[in-house]
Order: sequence, then structure tokens, then C-alpha cells
Amino acid sequence: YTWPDPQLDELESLVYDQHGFNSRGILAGALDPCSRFNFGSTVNRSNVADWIRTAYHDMATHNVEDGTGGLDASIQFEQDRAENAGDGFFNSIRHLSLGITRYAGVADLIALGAKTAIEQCGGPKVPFRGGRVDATVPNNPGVPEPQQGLDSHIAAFARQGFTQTEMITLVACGHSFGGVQHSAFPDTVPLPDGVDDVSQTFDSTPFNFDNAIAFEYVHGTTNNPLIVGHNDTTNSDKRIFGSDGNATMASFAASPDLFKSTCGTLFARMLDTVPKDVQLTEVIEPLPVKPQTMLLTYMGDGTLKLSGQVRFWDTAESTSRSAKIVWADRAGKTDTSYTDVLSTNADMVASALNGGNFSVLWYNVGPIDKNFSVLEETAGISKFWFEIDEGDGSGVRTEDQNGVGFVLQDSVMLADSSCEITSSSGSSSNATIDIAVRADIQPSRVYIEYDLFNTAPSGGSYTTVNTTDAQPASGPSKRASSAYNIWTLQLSDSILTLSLPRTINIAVDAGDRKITTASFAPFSLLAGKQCK
Ligand code: HEM
Repeated sequence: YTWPDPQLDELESLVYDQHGFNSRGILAGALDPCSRFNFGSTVNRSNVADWIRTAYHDMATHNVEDGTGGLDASIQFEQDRAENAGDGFFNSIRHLSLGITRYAGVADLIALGAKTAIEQCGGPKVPFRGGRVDATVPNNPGVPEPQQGLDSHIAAFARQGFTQTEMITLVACGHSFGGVQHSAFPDTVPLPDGVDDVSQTFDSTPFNFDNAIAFEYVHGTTNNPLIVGHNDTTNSDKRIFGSDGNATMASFAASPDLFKSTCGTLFARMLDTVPKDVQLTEVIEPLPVKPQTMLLTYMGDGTLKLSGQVRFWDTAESTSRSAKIVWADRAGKTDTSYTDVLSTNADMVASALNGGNFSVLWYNVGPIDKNFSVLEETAGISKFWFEIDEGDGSGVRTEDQNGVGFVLQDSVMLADSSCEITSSSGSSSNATIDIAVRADIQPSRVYIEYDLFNTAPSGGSYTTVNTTDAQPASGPSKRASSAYNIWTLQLSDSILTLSLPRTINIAVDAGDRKITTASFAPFSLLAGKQCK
């Protein structure tokens, strides 16, 4: 895709900004190490296993015939059903919902959680698409349970869109992680003396993806409670794995690579099983060069400040490299003076999932100690791009999205006269957000938009986009120019308390056009700049 695209930019960041500088924390941050469990001390439980099981149970209500159900976060309303025994769903959703925004809802975060867990903990690469739509009511029941017979399981997977061989595979892929808990399945897993609860694992490596689930089954060394459980009625993995004479499981026991690649395909199908009217995005690939939070600030002294950061994917640190940003003015023309350095330092490195075998390098726009470039207000900007010289004689490389450039509007932006008033105790702030609107725009409305995090009485989490309108500003501190007019609004910290993440964007409606800025965190941007 081409930058900027607010939804795809956010999804791309959730998928790829996982470790190191500018990492998001919510996903891979909770899987480090893979045995990490945020909700108690039951031996052998993990976030990894809970997130994968949550995605399967949410998807498992899908009906290929009528297109209902699928990965749509309806699991939020289905947790009192016997087929959803255990507290793993509640825990997973509580954590993953911290990441929701108007661009990615609970269902996308559930899918991202599973994808990240699988990849971070030794599993196959799972291509990711976004755009799932959160259900507001429960779906029809239909998650398979261990006491049900083989015919019932074959029928349930067929309803979900999977053949018998795919059923064997998907169960093995999922049960490469985690185990069965006594508290949720007391008839399947007995409680040893001296502990409150226990989880008996499906294989000897419950926190990492590998083919031990198949190897130990085929070689008769398994301790999987759904295979060697004392109560044969609940030995569903035994019936499922043996249902084709062990052919599929034997092939996985013999080849870790076959198991991994087959699981990659089926996990992706599992995550992309959605209600029929949902249109998923393209597969989110990392942008090789990705600007982030590129913001213009109206300085009121004839200049605009351009700040932001740029991520170079699969790029190692190099002392011989020089990199610069170049821009075109509002009229589309460039000039030898329309350029500045990009700068980086040793802290600005990141890496991909699973440790990654390559580096990701971030750069500041402008000198490292400034992190901005200065533009002429009268000239403005329409787009920018990057010129990289590796210093190895190969010449200058231009990164401009195949000639399109990185388009940036200069019609509306934050004004530098914005400031905050911190309460005497320092516990709350009120911000004055001043907004510069280009004088040749006739706005019908100037406002900010921010996501508010809500919890419905039924237990579901969702976001709403709230707005606060600005008014034309007056007074000497609001330095309008012939090129820009100033609008202003008040924003209280308490408004943003429920906002996750605490970011806003400025928007202008003009005619049938809506023009918006990138989102920014107002209070951290103002950073104690007190109103006079
Ligand atoms: C006939 C189909 C299936 C049955 C009967 C079944 C049954 C079970 C049971 C009884 C548990 C224990 C849950 C607990 O103690 O909280 C479990 C755990 C788990 N299941 Fe399945 N499962 C099936 C299919 C799948 C599939 C297709 C996946 C994913 C692709 C999956 C992923 C998991 C994971 C990751 C766990 C571990 C959870 C943890 O350790 O907290 N299961 N399953």
C-alpha cells in the first residue's frame, strides 16, 4: 500500500513494531519470554496458549453455509457457555483490548494476538489481514468439546470450513501450545496433592511451536490429557489424530518443516474466517521505508516545523551511510534548500518478531538533537521523499514510493501557541490546542478527533470517535498570518483519560472534503509548555 493510509499504517505498526525502539508493547511485549503468564501462577499456563485458543474459539462458531460467525470478537459475549470453559478468554481479551482503536477492533487484536504468539514462539509466519468487524451479540454455539464423538467433531469442522485432514492438522497445530487445566476440566485432569490448580500439557514443549505434539503421539511417549486421559470419553485428540489411521500425524512426526508450513497455511485460514459480509484488507506487508507521526507545526514567525520519524526496514546501522529528507513545496516544486538530514543513534534500533534475523533502524527528521526541519510558511509542502547514500560508491538511492512521494497536507496543523495549564498538584492538565488553517481553505468545521475506550454492560469493549470543535481565535497571542488563520479549543486531561492510546488528530471539513493530520499525543507533545 501507499503511505499515508491511517488504517493500514496502524495495522502495519501493530504487526511489525514489536521489539526495540518504538515497539508497541501490547503484543510481543507480553510474550517475552514465551512462558510468560500475566494472570496468576498456575504451572504451565501462558499468554501464548490462551491467545491462540481464544482465536480458535471465537472463529469456531463460523457457519460456511450461511456465512454467520467467525473471528468477530463475539467470544466477548459467549464466555458463560460450557464450550468456553476456563478464564483464558477473559484474560486474553482484557489484555488485547488495550490495543483497540478506530482502525483495529477487538477481533483484529484477537487475530493479531494469535498471529504474534505463533510467530514469536517458534511457529510459522502467518500472513495478516486486518479489517475484522466486532460483533455486538453472541453467535450460535458450536465450539467442539472433548466429550463429543468423532462424527460430531468432523461435522463441526466441516461447518467451520475445514476437511477431516484439516481438522487433524489444526487441532495438532493449536495443541502444540498449552494444556488442559484441572479447574476448567476436573474430570479430565486430576489435581495432585498440595496445589490449587494445574495444567497438564499437550506435549513436552507447551510454550513453543514444534512438532513434539505429533512426535510424542506417534512414538507413544505423549502425556497429552486428551490422548492418555484416564477417562476415555474425553480423549478427543486420540480419536481425531487416529481418524485417518495416523497418516497425517505420522507425516508431521517425520517432518518438522512439513508440520510448520502446513500449520502456517491453516492458522492463516483460521484467522481469516470471518462473517461473509466482512471485507478484509490486503495482507499487511512491512513498508520498506515508513514515516511515522509526521507533523507540521505552525510557528507564527513565517516558518513551519516538520517533525517525525522514519523507519527503515531490514537496514543495519552504518557509519558510512548518509540519509536526507527532501521535499516539494505546495506548488509541487523542489529547490536545493528544501532538504535536511535524517539522523539516528544507537538507541534507535528495533527487530522483527521471533528475535528476527535482521535489524530495523529508525531516523529522526532533522538533526538528532532537534528532531525537526524548518520550512518556509509561504512555500509550504506537498510531499517529501528520502535520498540515501550508503557511502560505498553505489550512488544515491531515492525512496519515494515508486515516484508517488510521501504526500503531506499543509492545510491544517497544530500551532506552536498551543500550551497547557497543569493543576497546582500536578495531577491534571488542561490543554489549549491552537490550530492553523490555511487561509485559502473555507472550513465549515475545525475540530479534533480522539478514540474513547468503552465497555458495554454486556462486557464487550469498543471505541467511539469523539470530537471537540474549535472556534476562530482572537487575541494577540494567536499569531495569524496572511497565509493561515488560527482556531482554538480547550481539551481537558480528563477527557482523554479513557482514550487509548491517548492520541488525537486535527480535522477540517471544507466543502465535501475532510482534511486530517496524523495523530499525536497532545500532552506529551506540549511537554509542560505552560500557557502564559
Ligand atoms: C475438537 C477440537 C478441539 C477440542 C475438543 C479441544 C479441546 C481443548 C481443551 C479441553 C483444552 C483445555 C482448555 C483449558 O484447560 O482451559 C484445550 C486447550 C487448548 N486448545 Fe483446544 N481443542 C480443540 C481444537 C483446538 C484448535 C483447532 C486449536 C487452535 C488451532 C486449539 C487450541 C488450544 C490451545 C492453544 C489450548 C491451550 C490453552 C491453555 O493452555 O491455556 N484447540 N483444547
